[in-house]
Amino acid sequence: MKTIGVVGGGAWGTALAQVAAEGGETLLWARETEVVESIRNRHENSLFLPGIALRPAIAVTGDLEDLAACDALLVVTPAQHMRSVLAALPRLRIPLILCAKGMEEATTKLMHDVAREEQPESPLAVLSGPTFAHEVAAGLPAAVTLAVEDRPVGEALRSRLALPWFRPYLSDDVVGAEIGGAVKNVLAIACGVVEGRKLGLNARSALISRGFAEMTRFGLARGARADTLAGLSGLGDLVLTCSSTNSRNFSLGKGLGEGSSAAALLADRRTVAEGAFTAPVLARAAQDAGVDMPITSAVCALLSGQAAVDDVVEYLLSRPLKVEGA
Ligand SMILES: NC(=O)C1=CN([C@@H]2O[C@H](COP(=O)(O)OP(=O)(O)OC[C@H]3O[C@@H](n4cnc5c(N)ncnc54)[C@H](O)[C@@H]3O)[C@@H](O)[C@H]2O)C=CC1
Ligand SMILES: O=C(CO)COP(=O)(O)O
Repeated sequence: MKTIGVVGGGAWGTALAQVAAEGGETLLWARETEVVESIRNRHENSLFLPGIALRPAIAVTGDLEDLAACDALLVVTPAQHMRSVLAALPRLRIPLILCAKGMEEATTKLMHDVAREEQPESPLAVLSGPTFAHEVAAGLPAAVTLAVEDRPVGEALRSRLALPWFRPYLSDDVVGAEIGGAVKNVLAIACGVVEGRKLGLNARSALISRGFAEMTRFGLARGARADTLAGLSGLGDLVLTCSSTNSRNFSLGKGLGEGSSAAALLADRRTVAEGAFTAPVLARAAQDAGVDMPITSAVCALLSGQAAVDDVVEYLLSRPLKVEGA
């Protein structure tokens, strides 16, 4: 597997291009002309990942057709744009490694279901885990879940992408890897609210645990495995994203907790806070699956402006007392 293509020149696509470029040829497609020019001329993505010197080996293009010559593609476009970008690519037969964390608004589908519809002849993989883009781009150690149904394809992808400081762990649970990444973004918004409203570290920890229970209930109902949900792409990423304002989702929640409206916080932003899109989709999917997800419902109420922070906190704290694990 010689050349890796990267679809999407946001922060995470650029960081993954850094990883791929250490092991061989890498071609990054960016949608914005200013990103293409910035990487081509200054080896920096000054729009989405400023201040990181990119490897000169990263070639950049603004033309999706150029990716057809690659041996595998990392697809790193935001979840709501995944379908249109995959549809705009030529028909492919190379592995597609899906890296977005979310569910499609119109259909409640996960990314591999979307990809299977748009590129039916390509083997699919999911790469997900606790990875802030700026840390990976700077070469700091990280580990991810690489979920692939076809083991030989998974092994080939792992050996092309693995580095001493970037460790992919193979799995065959594509659904579990995706659900962890999608759900943790919604829970990170809730943890940000706890921070913004100054409810304390005990409350945050309780929310992470009860949020994980919610993720597990939903995941199991959708066919995920419990060990995947407890792994890097589930609990691992939940803990990271719920602990730092480096997370866009946590920061969005913090703003809500401090009293700003979702509309004001989301207006004009160029970077993506996937949880804001996933929350209502997840709530619908949970209802369809008959799964109780009170934290997700609370985040939806806050994002839509239907409830104030104090009402949502009151709602969560006044729920009937339960048996843990039931
Ligand atoms: N930034 C991070 O640390 C990580 C991000 N991810 C995931 O990677 C995915 C991409 O996120 P980032 O690279 O952080 O994005 P970003 O927030 O840095 O950049 C926004 C991206 O959205 C793209 N975009 C905007 N409008 C578009 C359209 N109409 N069609 C296609 N693309 C459009 C832009 O070209 C750009 O690539 C998300 O699902 C995110 O959850 C996963 C792991 C880490
Ligand atoms: O997915 C991430 C870390 O694993 C990035 O989180 P945010 O999208 O909340 O910034």
